[in-house]
Amino acid sequence: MIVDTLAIVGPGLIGGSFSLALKQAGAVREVLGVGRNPARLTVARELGLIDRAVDWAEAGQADCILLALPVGETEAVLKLLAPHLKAGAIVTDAGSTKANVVAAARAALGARAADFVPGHPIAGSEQSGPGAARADLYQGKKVVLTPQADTRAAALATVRALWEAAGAQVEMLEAALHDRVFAAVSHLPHLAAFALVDELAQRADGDTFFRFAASGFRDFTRIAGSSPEMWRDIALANREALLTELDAYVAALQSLREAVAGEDAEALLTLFSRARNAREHWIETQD
Ligand SMILES: NC(=O)c1ccc[n+]([C@@H]2O[C@H](COP(=O)([O-])OP(=O)(O)OC[C@H]3O[C@@H](n4cnc5c(N)ncnc54)[C@H](O)[C@@H]3O)[C@@H](O)[C@H]2O)c1
Ligand SMILES: O=C(O)C(=O)C[C@]1(C(=O)O)C=C[C@@H](O)C=C1
Repeated sequence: MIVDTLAIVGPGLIGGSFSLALKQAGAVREVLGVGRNPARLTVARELGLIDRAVDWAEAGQADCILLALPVGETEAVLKLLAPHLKAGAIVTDAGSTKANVVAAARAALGARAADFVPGHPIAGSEQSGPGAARADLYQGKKVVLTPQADTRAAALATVRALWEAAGAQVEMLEAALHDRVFAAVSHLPHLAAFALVDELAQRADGDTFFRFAASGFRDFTRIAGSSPEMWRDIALANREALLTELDAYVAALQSLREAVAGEDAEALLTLFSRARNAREHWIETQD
């Protein structure tokens, strides 16, 4: 047993999967759930993601509290929790952006921010809600923690142990670097997929195009099935890094456009070959 009681704020895909994995590993005795949607909390209890739905006061008495809700909600939720936090309680999160979450923890928790361990599991899917939770979601996947200079060592060690019990490999990154990296490899691809699907859907004759779209379109746009609320918050929270990546991608598309317009077969072949090699290398080096 790593912690006796764990409270999950927002037991959906990410929080629910954390709970299932820890229960399966025998790492936690009781899981409490807090949320804004009572019907979803009932589903979370029926699916065994949480043992009981509780209020903020009771959640604050848990040994560890995981925030697993859209990143834009972090500060407001921590402010609701702060007056109830018992001595020694550890707070952590699973948000896809880290600098804004660190700032929110400082603003809402004051000195207790030392008990906050910022985290991000690099695992998920386009599905959301309690019904999408799976005990094996984190098996063999990375989790990035972005501890601050004043993060309590014991809190960091406990959160690391919990993720490892859930099957994940823990890595540390500085929060700003985390946000730059994920702007490029996660946030930009989601925006590109949302943009492509929406652009086609807005056409008067869009149905004709969707009717013939096949596996290439399906693979490229799977992530456009993701939670709009979650991605609105990520785009706003990681605005600066995302703007840099959008500019780089637009420039890359622009040079591809020029190669197509100028019938520059050599440039197209060079770029496609380079990209294919890079992707093959990435796939081979995936652990
Ligand atoms: N989906 C992914 O692939 C993925 C991967 C890694 C990290 N994340 C991050 O994990 C977090 C949760 O994502 P998810 O996919 O589990 O979403 P989800 O929609 O499955 O679950 C989020 C839950 O939070 C609840 N919620 C929303 N606002 C709330 C509030 N103010 N108070 C209490 N509960 C509230 C919702 O009712 C919902 O049940 C997000 O920050 C997301 O960026 C997601
Ligand atoms: O597989 C997916 O559907 C995901 O979107 C997972 C994904 C990703 O971009 O890889 C999405 C957001 C997260 O913060 C972490 C993982």
